[in-house]
Amino acid sequence: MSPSIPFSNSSRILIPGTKMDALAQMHFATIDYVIFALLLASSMGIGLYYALSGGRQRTTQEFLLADRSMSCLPVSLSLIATFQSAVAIVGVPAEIYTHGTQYWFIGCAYILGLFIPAHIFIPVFYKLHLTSAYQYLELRFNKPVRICGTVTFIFQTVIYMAVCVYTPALALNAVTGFDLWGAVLATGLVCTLYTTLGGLKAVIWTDVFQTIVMFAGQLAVIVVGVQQTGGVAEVWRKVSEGNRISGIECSTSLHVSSLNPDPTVEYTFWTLGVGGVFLMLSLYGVNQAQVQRYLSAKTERDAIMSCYMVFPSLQLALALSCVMGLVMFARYCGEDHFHNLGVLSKNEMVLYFVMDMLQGLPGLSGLFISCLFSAALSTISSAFNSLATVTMEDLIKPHCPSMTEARATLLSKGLACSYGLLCLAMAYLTHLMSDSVLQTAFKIFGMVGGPLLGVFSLGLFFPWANSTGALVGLGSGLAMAFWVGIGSIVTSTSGGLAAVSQFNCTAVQLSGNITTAMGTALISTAMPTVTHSRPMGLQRFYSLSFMWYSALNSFTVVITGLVVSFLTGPMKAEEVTPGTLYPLLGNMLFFVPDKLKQKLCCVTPLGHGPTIQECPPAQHERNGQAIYTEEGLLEEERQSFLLTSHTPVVEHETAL
Ligand SMILES: O=C(O)CCCC[C@@H]1SC[C@@H]2NC(=O)N[C@@H]21
Ligand code: NA
Repeated sequence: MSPSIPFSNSSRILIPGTKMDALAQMHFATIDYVIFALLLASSMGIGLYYALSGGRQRTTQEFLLADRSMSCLPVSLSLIATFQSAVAIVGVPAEIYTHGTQYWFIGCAYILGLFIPAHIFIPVFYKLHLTSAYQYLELRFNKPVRICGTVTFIFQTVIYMAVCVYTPALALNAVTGFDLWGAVLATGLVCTLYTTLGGLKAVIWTDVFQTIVMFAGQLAVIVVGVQQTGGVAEVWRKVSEGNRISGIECSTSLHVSSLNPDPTVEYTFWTLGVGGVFLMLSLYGVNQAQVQRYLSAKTERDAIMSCYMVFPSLQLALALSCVMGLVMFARYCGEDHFHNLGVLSKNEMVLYFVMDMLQGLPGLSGLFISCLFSAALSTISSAFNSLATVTMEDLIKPHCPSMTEARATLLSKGLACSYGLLCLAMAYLTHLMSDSVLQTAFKIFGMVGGPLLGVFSLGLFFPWANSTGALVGLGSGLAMAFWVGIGSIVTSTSGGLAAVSQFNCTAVQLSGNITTAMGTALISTAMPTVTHSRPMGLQRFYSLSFMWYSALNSFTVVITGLVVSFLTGPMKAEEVTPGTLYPLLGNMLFFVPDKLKQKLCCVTPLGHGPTIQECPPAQHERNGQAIYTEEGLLEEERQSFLLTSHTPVVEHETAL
């Protein structure tokens, strides 16, 4: 079997006269550039529209929270767009191509991954009338916990943003010679502009537009791909023969059974269906970008509905990416279309497939490129806006309470702009990354999003947790995350590029050196099949699937946080700010009579600021108890409660 010729992202090794070489010479038709330019122009147009209409972005309420006036449909599409970036568009089909449809099991995680945010996180955050999710941490614990949460979020988002900017540009450059830094600059500048000009309203409405372009682009590729591969039946025959359809039990040479309980196997029903729930909670439950969208809804009901409406759209997005991977497999296997392609990194394979298929159809290539950049733009714009929000709300406003609204808004715009430029700089660094971008994104979410999920869960579900416990817990969660994350990179046990041979199209173990026309190229070996020599001890810990990082790190925070809280004097229920607890035990023991429940101290006695679920929204009592209206905790009641309970007062952008 003649070995295939690898080419890496930076130095492409093309064999003259081969398919790849021909493709790299292929340029876009004018219509393709026009469609791509239209995408950028319409995004800019939406940004300008919201800069010049409504309140003209003159207050932070409007710039950061869209005046809390959004309805559930745009919020829901914006929620999808925020965490459906080019990483998913490029990474998921490559995943399906090399491993089969295991990854599709992540769809099972969407059920609890959206139900819990809709019934636990949103009601608490919405009633507290927050602007930044990290205000919750100060209300529940203290200012240092809030600052640590904010800084952790900023760190996570800046890195994730860089991956999202670089992915489409890198893939495009590798396959079509499209100018890499031209694409990064175009994306980054357009995005920075419309986010800085139009605020959250512009970000949400461009997300709506870009989500539609995203779905259209993927659908077009699937339709053309199926048609060019000989129809649905033909595609199905090829993918079944190539055993890319992973059922529950099948275990082949290509992949292990989906029910394999081994936590070191990257994708199984357990790592995706269960580990994926924690990943979803860290994104759709406590991530500022999503929480800000819930808070921008005009009523709590709209916020909850928007979360529910994410479910079908997310399943559609997942299905489109997975089907695209299957069509890609059917297109290239058995028909030896793949000869001379060489070993593509996972990040470039999809672009090669799309450009190869669409090259005869001008306009569709432009549509797919627009789909790719829509995915990137909608994620990056959400990141800029949420970074500006938390920096303003958590790091600046508390130190300049007398800042005027105009200055605060101007500063927020300046922050959005500077985060945009920072992200371009960061994008340059990400070209060093070797993993598949999908794995990189999951590792970022697991290593940083997991501990944040842990500290919020510690606050919401455990009344005894105190600030020291929260701080030490967050620190231990991050330490655990970096220990296992760095360990896995150093021992390079988990993940890694899958080498795809061009003959029998099954991902195989390729290793050793080969000599190409330009010297010796080392083929990166490959896919993490079931390792026969099972790693032991620390090696086994480092080879934990990154899909478990969110669960591992959030549990580390909760357990450490509780131990430290009990050691340093647990909080009493009456000391906790009303509205910051979710009576998890109380609601799970719904069948236990109230008297007994209060003895179990799993719900705070009504005498001390009822927790969120016991208090009907319209209750109005002024006997010093917290008072809830439709909007949530009344400002003066909350301030007076905080003052009497010696909890620092949380700045609030406007009195209710
Ligand atoms: O697409 C990205 O930018 C990151 C990879 C996907 C992130 C998670 S996975 C579960 C959920 N489904 C999505 O489409 N995005 C999020
Ligand atoms: Na996106």
